[in-house]
Amino acid sequence: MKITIIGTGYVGLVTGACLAEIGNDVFCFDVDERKIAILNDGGVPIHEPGLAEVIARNRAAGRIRFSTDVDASVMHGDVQFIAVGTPPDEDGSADLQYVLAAARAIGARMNGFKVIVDKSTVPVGTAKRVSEALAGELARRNEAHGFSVVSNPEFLKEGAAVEDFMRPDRIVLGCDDDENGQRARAMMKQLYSPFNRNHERTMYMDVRSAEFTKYAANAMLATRISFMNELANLADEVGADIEYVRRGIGSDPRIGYSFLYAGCGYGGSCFPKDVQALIRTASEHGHDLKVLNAVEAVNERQKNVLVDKILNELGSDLTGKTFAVWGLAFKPNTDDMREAPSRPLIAALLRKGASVRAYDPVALDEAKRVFGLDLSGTAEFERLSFQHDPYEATEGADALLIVTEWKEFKSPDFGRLKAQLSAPLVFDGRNLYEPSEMRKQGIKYTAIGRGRVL
Ligand SMILES: NC(=O)c1ccc[n+]([C@@H]2O[C@H](COP(=O)([O-])OP(=O)(O)OC[C@H]3O[C@@H](n4cnc5c(N)ncnc54)[C@H](O)[C@@H]3O)[C@@H](O)[C@H]2O)c1
Ligand SMILES: O=c1ccn([C@@H]2O[C@H](COP(=O)(O)OP(=O)(O)O[C@H]3O[C@H](CO)[C@@H](O)[C@H](O)[C@H]3O)[C@@H](O)[C@H]2O)c(=O)[nH]1
Repeated sequence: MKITIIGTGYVGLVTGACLAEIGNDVFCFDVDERKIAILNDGGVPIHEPGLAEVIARNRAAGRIRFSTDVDASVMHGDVQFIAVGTPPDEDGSADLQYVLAAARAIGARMNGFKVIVDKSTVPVGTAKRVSEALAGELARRNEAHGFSVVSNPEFLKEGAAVEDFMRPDRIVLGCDDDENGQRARAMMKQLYSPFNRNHERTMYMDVRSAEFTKYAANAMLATRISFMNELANLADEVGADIEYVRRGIGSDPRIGYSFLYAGCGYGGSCFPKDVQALIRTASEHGHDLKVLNAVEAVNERQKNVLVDKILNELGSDLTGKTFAVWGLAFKPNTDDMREAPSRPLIAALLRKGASVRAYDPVALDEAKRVFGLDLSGTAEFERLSFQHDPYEATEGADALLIVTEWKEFKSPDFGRLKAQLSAPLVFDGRNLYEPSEMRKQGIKYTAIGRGRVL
């Protein structure tokens, strides 16, 4: 099938590459010339395991191309995926300007029946607005072409995006039930049929329910995390270990083990913005989502928990102290720094007078860029440095902080760490180590919900 992808970011690029992988003819369009230039030079602008290989294979087979040419983009695809960003607006609602611009770009050029697929995460009612934008452009041109807007929210996780896309838990398709909607549904069914060979994964529903399902999923996952973080903080007070508690409750199949890890807060481009957007949608309808307001408040507080623990241990003035930070990306296996808990944490340490030596296996370039945007020109920025080796960061530091659970941090050389740190102090925001093992190593270990400083 001929597919156009509008927006070649984390979702668009993975969607395009994976749809090419199963044999489709894919045209990826983006307004960002830098991104398209990198792709056309054979590179990949983001770090996502396995993605470079899929793109290279399909480029060589002539099944995927990248362009900033909007005319060619709209002409190409019978199915047009909109996968542009929907960042939070000032009031927390989803900013739909990029989605609607993409819709207008399609409407201004379409020359026959098109299926327009909302892949971006968008509030309930957006498909209707996309339809209106398309119809408005057609009317302006005095042209009449059939189209239907389908909601097909994406559930991939960064760091596992290719795997998630190729083996989805479910494919949600919200279609209208008029004639064009049924035609669109049949085309989408055909497009996704290779993913359903083992068992049927597609769930058909109305458009508004599909739009809502995406927010409900992220809100539920964020709720589990904030719930565990709140209990972890209590576990610290009462002297229980949240890791035992996690296993104890996760073994109940009604609860399950996933997304119960306490830590220094959830980040990323999705949970924070989608929780906010759902709260905002509710308030527009006169509803106060009490649970989700608490989920957000707990997460905001959780991003300060490591700093509080450090101040508790070392006193409120950190002038002259140096901290090694392992992990900058919002989660492992990505270079994405959007809403990464490392950002407020490092900013707070710098504000308290400390110096920070930061290390991440893949996010260093992106970290330099975002910390530059956040802090450049300030005295604090002078006290932040980036290291290319984790142990270079710890040499002579007053403590080590773990912020992202990269695999390479799971079994460090504790002897070397202890010898290098000026005091054997580890603050772990991701609960990577066993407190008893750390005690044996002679390292003072503070984690999240594992009891007070040991
Ligand atoms: N990142 C994820 O893990 C993930 C997962 C599921 C859903 N989503 C949702 O998917 C959407 C995209 O997220 P992302 O992380 O891929 O964003 P992103 O910022 O990585 O990519 C968006 C891309 O759209 C491009 N763009 C903006 N306006 C455009 C236009 N008018 N025409 C063409 N291109 C345009 C930008 O240049 C950018 O490259 C969001 O709604 C997000 O909530 C993201
Ligand atoms: O038990 C857990 C699991 C995750 N996290 C944190 O939660 C954040 C988000 O992690 P994750 O969900 O793995 O990454 P995302 O790539 O943001 O994926 C989420 O957001 C995407 C965009 O909407 C959805 O498509 C995915 O299904 C959804 O998992 C990260 O900061 C994690 O450190 C925890 O603190 N504890």
